[in-house]
Amino acid sequence: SQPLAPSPVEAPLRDLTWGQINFLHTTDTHGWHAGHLQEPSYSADWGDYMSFSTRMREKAEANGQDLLVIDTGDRIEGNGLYDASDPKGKYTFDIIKQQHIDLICTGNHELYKRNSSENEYNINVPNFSSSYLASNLDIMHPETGEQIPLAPRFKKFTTRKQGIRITAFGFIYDFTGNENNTVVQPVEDTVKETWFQEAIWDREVDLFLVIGHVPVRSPEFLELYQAIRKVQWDTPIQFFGGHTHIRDYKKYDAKSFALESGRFMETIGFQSIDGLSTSTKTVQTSAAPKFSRTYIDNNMFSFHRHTQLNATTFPTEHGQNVSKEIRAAREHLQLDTTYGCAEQNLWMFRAEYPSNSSIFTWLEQRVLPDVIADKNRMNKSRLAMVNTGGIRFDIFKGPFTRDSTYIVSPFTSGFRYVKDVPYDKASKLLTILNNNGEVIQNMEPSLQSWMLAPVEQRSSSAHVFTQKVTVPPNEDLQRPLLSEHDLTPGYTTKDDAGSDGDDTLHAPIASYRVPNVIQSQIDPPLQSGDPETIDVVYIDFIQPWVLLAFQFLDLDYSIDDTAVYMEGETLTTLLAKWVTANWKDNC
Ligand SMILES: Nc1ccn([C@@H]2O[C@H](COP(=O)(O)O)[C@@H](O)[C@H]2O)c(=O)n1
Repeated sequence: SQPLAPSPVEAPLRDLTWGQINFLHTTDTHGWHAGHLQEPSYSADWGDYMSFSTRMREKAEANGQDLLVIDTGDRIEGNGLYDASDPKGKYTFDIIKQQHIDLICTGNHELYKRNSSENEYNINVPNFSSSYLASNLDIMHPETGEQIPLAPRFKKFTTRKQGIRITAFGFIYDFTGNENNTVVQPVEDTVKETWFQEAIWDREVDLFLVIGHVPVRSPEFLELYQAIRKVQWDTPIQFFGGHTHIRDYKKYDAKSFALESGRFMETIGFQSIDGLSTSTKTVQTSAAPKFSRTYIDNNMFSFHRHTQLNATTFPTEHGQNVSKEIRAAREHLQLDTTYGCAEQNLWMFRAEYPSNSSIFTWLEQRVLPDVIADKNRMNKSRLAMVNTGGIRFDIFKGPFTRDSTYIVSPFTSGFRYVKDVPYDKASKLLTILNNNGEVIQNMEPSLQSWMLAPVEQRSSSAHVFTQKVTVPPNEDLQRPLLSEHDLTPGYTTKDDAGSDGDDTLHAPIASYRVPNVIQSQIDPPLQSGDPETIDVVYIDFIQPWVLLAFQFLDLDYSIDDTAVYMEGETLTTLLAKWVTANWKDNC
């Protein structure tokens, strides 16, 4: 763990169920490879995870079983370790590559920008040359411009210990927000490709593995399940998904399951399968194999317990060296530099919006009114709009560091504006953007307005947010565990296999829905009453939605009517300035 990381709190744990084949799964790590420095439950770093996977493999192999390590993308954007360096990712590629990963694929964040997809092609694909899969993803070759697969489409291999014959694919959901140097082929088209049909018609397969940056309850995974089941009525299929940042497990049928392992290095997904046929042994088709999943909290207490090792016997030299490498990178990037101190926790989902504990209320009422002001438009009223999905994490009471700015707001999006919009129309924009998208998506189906909100509460994963729990937001995450009945707050997952999936028994945490977009109206000092016209200022990610909403209001604005507002500033830079100006004296 990193020197500033809090020690995990002892907690009651559920044991793992091991099988013939076992998997460790990460997804949506978003640069959190140093672990969480303010939350004991998730305080292990990538080096610790390397030791864990090594020890788990040793344990499996000692019993004649196999263990595979999987990562399903979105490794970038969301933490200073990736975002604070110039170029971005200067340190993380080398850190990530030190883990032995058996199967790996791309997420949407690796595709938003040309340079990040080219980094995948030039750095990560060679680093993971025998494990990177890109079943429905092409890239324009950085030098020749030729459209080529980012990595091999699929892979067939036999496991070392059990001799299980596996055919594996690596998908991304039908993402459309990518820069034009990559091409995502919709899954429904990919399943018709000859190479895919030939791969799934192969009878010498004991297990199909579909890894993907794809939610487990998505049309894309359903499509893949149906395509494989159509020709292989009986062969077990295991999916590993991602993207929606939740813990989830879906049962497709008795021989087919899908695991999604959360986000931000909070969760190491564990999956096992027992009772598979192998190259040397055939099992009765009537006997369904046993599938078991556990969501492991990413901390040393869990790691020691599951490996039955201790602080002396657990770490590997390689893992410890990577922890040191992470520490050195954090020091170079000065990620612990404190800009100010928060006097209370500010939550994304754990507090109702609007409320004093909501990070969105804080932004709307405190931050945006202070920071959204272009020197050339100071005397104009403005509506400042930010999508809630652009905010990625809570703020904890205590130091707000350089790292925190990227953790809360990692994106490089700046602000744009349309000037002098009639106020009576501009004041209706927010309702249109927040009305669950009916208006917008009827006008342009690729621009669903829920895309503006955090992925955690997307429709496919909304069941998490219907769990209305009446515990108050926990103000002290680091209190010691007093007894077995005094559980720490954390994940209490319910999925298709029940409510025993989390390795650690936790007290539940409340989750409240948030709007797609928040807004502040900022008037010049001497203005009274509503202005006749107003500048509509918005974070640039939401421009396509704002222009559509204008159309709905019969305002015929196009990109040509928009311009940069506050040249050179992003929400990230503005946040750092606001915290320095307002919270410096709290420390
Ligand atoms: N520049 C950006 C990029 C993304 N977002 C928000 O994040 C969502 C995607 O999140 P995942 O981590 O699950 O891929 C996207 O839909 C936006 O809400 C953003 O605000 N600005």
